[in-house]
Formats: sequence, C-alpha cells, structure tokens
Amino acid sequence: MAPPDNDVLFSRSLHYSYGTTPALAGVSLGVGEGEVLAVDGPRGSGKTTLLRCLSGQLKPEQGEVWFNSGAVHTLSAARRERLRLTRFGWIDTRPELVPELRAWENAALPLLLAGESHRRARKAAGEWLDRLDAGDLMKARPRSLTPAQAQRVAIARALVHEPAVVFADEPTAALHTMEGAQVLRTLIAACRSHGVTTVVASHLHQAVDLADRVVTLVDGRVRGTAVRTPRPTAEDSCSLSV
Ligand SMILES: Nc1ncnc2c1ncn2[C@@H]1O[C@H](COP(=O)(O)OP(=O)(O)OP(=O)(O)O)[C@@H](O)[C@H]1O
Repeated sequence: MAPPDNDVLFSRSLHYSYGTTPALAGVSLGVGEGEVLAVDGPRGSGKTTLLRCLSGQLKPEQGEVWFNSGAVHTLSAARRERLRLTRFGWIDTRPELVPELRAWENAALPLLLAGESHRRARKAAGEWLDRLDAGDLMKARPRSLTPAQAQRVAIARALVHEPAVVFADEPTAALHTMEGAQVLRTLIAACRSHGVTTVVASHLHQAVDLADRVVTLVDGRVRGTAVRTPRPTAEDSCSLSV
C-alpha cells in the first residue's frame, strides 16, 4: 500500500535486529516536507538504527520505507547508495572528514562525486561554509579544526548538494554543551531556511525545543509523539542569516 501523499518520508512497521538483539520492533512514522523531526529516546532505544533504515543505509528485515512516494526498501544496494548520494545528507556524531582534504574539499565532496566542476563545487562549498559561520576555514585541514568547526564542515557537506532530506545522528553528542547547542541551532536554522526536511536523533533532549515534532523511541518502539505549536521559525533556531 502506498504511503500518504503529504509525507516526504514514511516508514511502516520497521523491524531490524543485530543478530539476536532487536533494535527496531515495528516503527511507523511519516515526515512532512520541510518538517524538522526530532527522534528522542534513551541510549540503545533504536534511534541510529531508525535513521539508517530511513536513509537506506540499512535494509529493514520487515516493513517499508518510502521517499517521495517511491519505495526505498525494495531498491538494490546500488540504487539506495545513489539515492543517498543525490537526495539525502547525513551528519554523524563525529564528522569523519577526509584528513588529506581541505575543509572546502570535504564540504564539496557530494558535488565532486557527482561530477560537478571543481570551480562550481568550490563556490557552493564556500557559500555553505559562509552560511554556517565557517567561511574562514575554507583552506584548513581537518587536523587543525576544533570538533565544533569540523562538525560545521560536515554540516556543509550534508547540505551542499541541496538534498531533500538531512539525517543527523546525535550531531552534537561529541561537542561541549554550549558549542553543541550553537551547532544544532545553526544546523536546524539552515535546514529550515532552505526547506530541507530534517530528522535529528538526540538522547539529550537538545533537539526537542527546536523541532516541529518529537517522536520518542523506547526499546525499538514509538512510545510517544509530541507536536510543537506554533511551529518554530528559522529565527527561533539561530540568529545567523543561514
Ligand atoms: N552493530 C551492532 N551490533 C550489535 N548490536 C547493535 C549494533 N548497533 C546497535 N546495536 C544494538 O541495537 C539496539 C539499538 O541501538 P541504536 O544504536 O540504534 O540505539 P540508539 O538509540 O541510537 O542508541 P545511542 O543513543 O546509544 O546511540 C541497542 O540495543 C544496541 O546495543
């Protein structure tokens, strides 16, 4: 059965286990266009596994994932990889930048991999680094960046190819609390102002205040959903003109 038309991303009854350890035990949810969804829950509740299934990194053992009314769960690994490269952005807990590349080259990777010219990829990466308050880091190597600066470069990399959906898996868990809060605000403001649908996992409740809706997972199941009204604006998230 096809998913509701108004959801960009939709899952139905997702199940996933690592060997005998169940991680998802029937998760169904939808994410609307431009919505910022926070996935909350204690450690081990299945947040990372859910984001990996929704983004096509993992194939669910049972259940369905739909993106823009197209089935993701039935795609081959190569087609899912292509989808991730072109339509999705991923921000991990740790930025995992390529140490040999400069910040702008790291940020430009999705465009360079897609065959974009060096000049255009550099321009787009520079614009994103500027918006994320990291424009002065263009030529820096990852080893010279603070964790928060490196995460800003990783956020630019997730947004540079204008994805439809950005997934962020505990993007501030490795940062100092204050820096983490700033980085999260910048990320969500950037996604909002560019209309990017966003799914953020967080067990620290940091994302909850900035999201439109919060889904709480416990033991691989949805335990609750809270909708924030009125919907937060980009200005609520960040004072930068992202
Ligand atoms: N590679 C793995 N091998 C075995 N078990 C795993 C693996 N990854 C996750 N798990 C288990 O699956 C369950 C869900 O893990 P998951 O990482 O999805 O939860 P999480 O909510 O993201 O946790 P955290 O907040 O600690 O990142 C947990 O019981 C976890 O121990």
